[in-house]
Amino acid sequence: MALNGKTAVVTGAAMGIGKAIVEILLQNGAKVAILDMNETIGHCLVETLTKEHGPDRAMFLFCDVESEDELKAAFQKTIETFGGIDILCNNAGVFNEVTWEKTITINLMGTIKGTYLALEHMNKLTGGRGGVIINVASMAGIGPLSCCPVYTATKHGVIGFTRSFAAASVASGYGIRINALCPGFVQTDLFSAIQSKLGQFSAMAGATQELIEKLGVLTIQDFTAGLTALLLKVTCLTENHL
Ligand SMILES: NC(=O)c1ccc[n+]([C@@H]2O[C@H](COP(=O)([O-])OP(=O)(O)OC[C@H]3O[C@@H](n4cnc5c(N)ncnc54)[C@H](O)[C@@H]3O)[C@@H](O)[C@H]2O)c1
Ligand SMILES: CCCCC[C@H](O)/C=C/C=C\C=C\C=C\[C@@H](O)[C@@H](O)CCCC(=O)O
Repeated sequence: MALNGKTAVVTGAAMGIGKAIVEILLQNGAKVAILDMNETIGHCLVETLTKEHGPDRAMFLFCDVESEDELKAAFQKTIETFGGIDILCNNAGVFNEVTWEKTITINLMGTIKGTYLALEHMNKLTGGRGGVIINVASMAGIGPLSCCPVYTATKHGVIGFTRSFAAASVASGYGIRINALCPGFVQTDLFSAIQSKLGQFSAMAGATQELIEKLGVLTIQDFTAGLTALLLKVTCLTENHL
């Protein structure tokens, strides 16, 4: 299979979009480290995935992406267990305009911390073997959402950071390919909870609902089906692409 022999790390992977990405990676032969703060769901997911894909394919590691120490420990454990890291997916994210500072430290700073740790491990200029990084942004990183200025800012930031890092990687020869994924609305726990997370922008709920009705909401199954081909295209690049 296309990802045989590859090791991936996915943050925020116990449920939702991150879990969908894990399933695609496993189905295509990769070994996956599932990083999340939800231990109960995370360990239950690994039990399910192990029954489906066999032993030593999926591992849960507790990790809060706000913590550089926890990210470092999770990366190290992954390398010790699976022998290296070829793919990193910075997926962990929250939607909350009330606790907006955490939205920044998780969505944007967590993505930056993960990317910089991956650079340490993957960089061909410092003995690494290259790799692929996928940063989960959003359509809200392309155009503004009136109900969530800070969430919008974090996703615009993820895209800008990803594009700048990609340019640096090509110019420097890191051997790391990096892309931003920009989904529309997907039926997940994050999406289901937005009405209570708008804070001072709750007056924008109506405009948001109109947008949701205009764009539609993907089921996680449809999202997974649509993502599979794209994820394989991005992660299965031959050496001369990196
Ligand atoms: N659902 C959507 O409509 C949608 C659309 C575009 C982009 N996104 C983005 O996709 C990503 C995943 O969102 P989702 O909809 O699957 O959300 P979700 O809430 O269903 O899942 C998010 C996962 O991340 C974990 N998480 C949260 N904070 C964390 C932290 N500090 N450290 C580690 N793990 C943490 C949660 O425990 C959970 O398992 C987010 O970055 C989100 O912004 C979501
Ligand atoms: C309400 C947000 C919860 C889910 C966030 C997640 O990231 C999904 C985002 C999906 C779509 C975003 C679309 C953004 C569109 C903008 O370009 C702009 O056209 C919207 C203008 C209307 C408005 O209400 O601001």
